[in-house]
Amino acid sequence: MTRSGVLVVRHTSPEVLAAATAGRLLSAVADAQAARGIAHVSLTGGTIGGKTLAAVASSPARDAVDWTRVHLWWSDERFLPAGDPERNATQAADALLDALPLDPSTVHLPPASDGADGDDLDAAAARYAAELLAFGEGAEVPAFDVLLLGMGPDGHVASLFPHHPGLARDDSSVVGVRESPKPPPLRVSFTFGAIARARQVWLVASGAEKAAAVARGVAAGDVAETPAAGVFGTERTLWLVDEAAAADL
Ligand SMILES: O=C(O)[C@H](O)[C@@H](O)[C@H](O)[C@H](O)COP(=O)(O)O
Repeated sequence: MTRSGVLVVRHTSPEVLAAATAGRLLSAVADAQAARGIAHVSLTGGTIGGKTLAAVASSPARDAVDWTRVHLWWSDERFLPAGDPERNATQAADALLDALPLDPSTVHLPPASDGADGDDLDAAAARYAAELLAFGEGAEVPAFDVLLLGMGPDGHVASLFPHHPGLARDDSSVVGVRESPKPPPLRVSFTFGAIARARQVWLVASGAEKAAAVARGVAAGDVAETPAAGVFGTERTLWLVDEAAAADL
């Protein structure tokens, strides 16, 4: 795996981290649109991911972006019925998306457990992989301009958990994950291969309980132990952390 342009940026508090990440995201999307007309952004679930989206919602700079030309994806999703409050997409809608003038055809919601494939997790994962392929311009997935990732205290990113069978899968861009250690147990997740297509990968981590995993991830240690150690963008990889999460660096 190539390590390209890895940088750690520390912020003084979770609030500053969320606000700065929101500002950075708006600039990166505006830059992508200036260069290529459209932007592909992959969102994340989790606490700091949600705070970042809320900070985008309240930023005056949010109008710097043409939201009708932003493709939104999710690197992982909880396999629950559409609209379930535990779904990452539902939380993103509440925090930000409902307030934006989005074109529904560019909001690529991950499959829900009451969708076209019913509760067939593997079919749902394959459906999302097919949608990514359709926008990949010859590759399996789009070259995401920004792919945001929260990280668990165990070092998981998306729904790629330490020592979990989903980690080793490289036969598809999206996998169905069973027996997730973090509830709910069923999820769909990008694989490492899908994440590696992103131009920029941003890992966002807040709080002392993340400090040990941040240190292992930044050191690019054992990926099976710390999945966050194995994600890189083709152009840039940013670790965006608050002081508490940076404590072991
Ligand atoms: O579905 C999920 O649970 C998330 O996608 C997951 O990967 C999350 O981003 C991390 O667990 C960090 O979450 P916190 O910021 O809440 O710790």
